[in-house]
Amino acid sequence: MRKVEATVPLKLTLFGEHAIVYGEPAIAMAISETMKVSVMEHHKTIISSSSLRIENIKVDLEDMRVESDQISKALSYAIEALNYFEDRKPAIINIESSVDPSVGLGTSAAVIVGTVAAYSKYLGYEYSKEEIAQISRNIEKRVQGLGSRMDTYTTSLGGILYFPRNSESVERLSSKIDINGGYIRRVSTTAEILRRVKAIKEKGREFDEILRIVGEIVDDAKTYLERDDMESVGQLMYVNHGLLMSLGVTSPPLDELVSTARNMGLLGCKMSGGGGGGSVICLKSHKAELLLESRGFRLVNTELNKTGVTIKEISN
Ligand SMILES: Nc1ncnc2c1ncn2[C@@H]1O[C@H](COP(=O)(O)OP(=O)(O)O)[C@@H](O)[C@H]1O
Ligand SMILES: C[C@@](O)(CCOP(=O)(O)O)CC(=O)O
Ligand SMILES: [Mg+2]
Repeated sequence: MRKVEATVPLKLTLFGEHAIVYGEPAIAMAISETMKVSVMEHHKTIISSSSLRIENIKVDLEDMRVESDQISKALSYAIEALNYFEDRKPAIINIESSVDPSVGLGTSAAVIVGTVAAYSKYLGYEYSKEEIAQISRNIEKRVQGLGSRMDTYTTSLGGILYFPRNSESVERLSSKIDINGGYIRRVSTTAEILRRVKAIKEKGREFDEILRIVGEIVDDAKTYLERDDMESVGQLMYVNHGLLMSLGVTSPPLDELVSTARNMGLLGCKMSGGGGGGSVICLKSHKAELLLESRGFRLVNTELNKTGVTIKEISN
């Protein structure tokens, strides 16, 4: 019985979320919190997922058939990844995630990257990580209608990555940055938040100026990260969070935590990812860890992952 398993790192957005969608630069980091996608030989195609939550369901008790318009939406990233392949073969696709879906950690990208990586190997292809990143980026953009290459490239390639403005290239950074990070659940998905930002941006030019300033912060942060000047990195994290707040993509619990961190003299904290709740990252310290826990944030393993997606064939 052939089985292929892909392990995909999740990600933190150090700087530039949302701005990158409009051509500005960004910096992201793959972490040791991972998602596993396995593909196993079967006579028909079944997708199973450990951490998805579905509301408003209707169950036909005679044959226990579940009906919910949310199921196809929730599985849309995995389904679109399978549909990329024209020569599909039936299989069980199992998705295991150690974190909740939709919390700013790049689970949408990881589902696609993991499914493309494992299913392509199952079909006999040998894709490079760059090819997996490129295929996955196009799939995520197709599912969401909006979005950048940041999450799919970071979860495919691993490391700390700088995404230059108005470009499709990516540059590896070396830095000793150390992070405490955690998340609280949120109600909106990143796709919904992206649509809201786009609608507001189209109403007035103020947002263009804010996004441009975020781009300048990202470039300054790149210099400070490479110099390991964490005091300056931390200051820019607070400024980036303030600009995200002005875009309306943060939430009161995130803003309260970040402002409390600043008042406590922590070096730096900011929202990470799509926002609306979800993840916050702080430069590592015992106080940062205690503050995140005190506010009910679920801590994640933010140790740097340098390898990106890994694939193994398990034939039993
Ligand atoms: N374990 C999972 N199994 C299947 N799909 C998942 C899983 N985790 C996330 N997803 C998909 O990704 C979507 C969340 O994407 P998004 O809002 O961008 O969150 P994130 O910030 O984690 O990337 C979910 O609504 C679901 O469609
Ligand atoms: C808001 C954005 O910059 C990052 C989204 O991160 P996440 O899906 O919430 O983990 C969108 C994008 O870059 O595609
Ligand atoms: Mg996402």
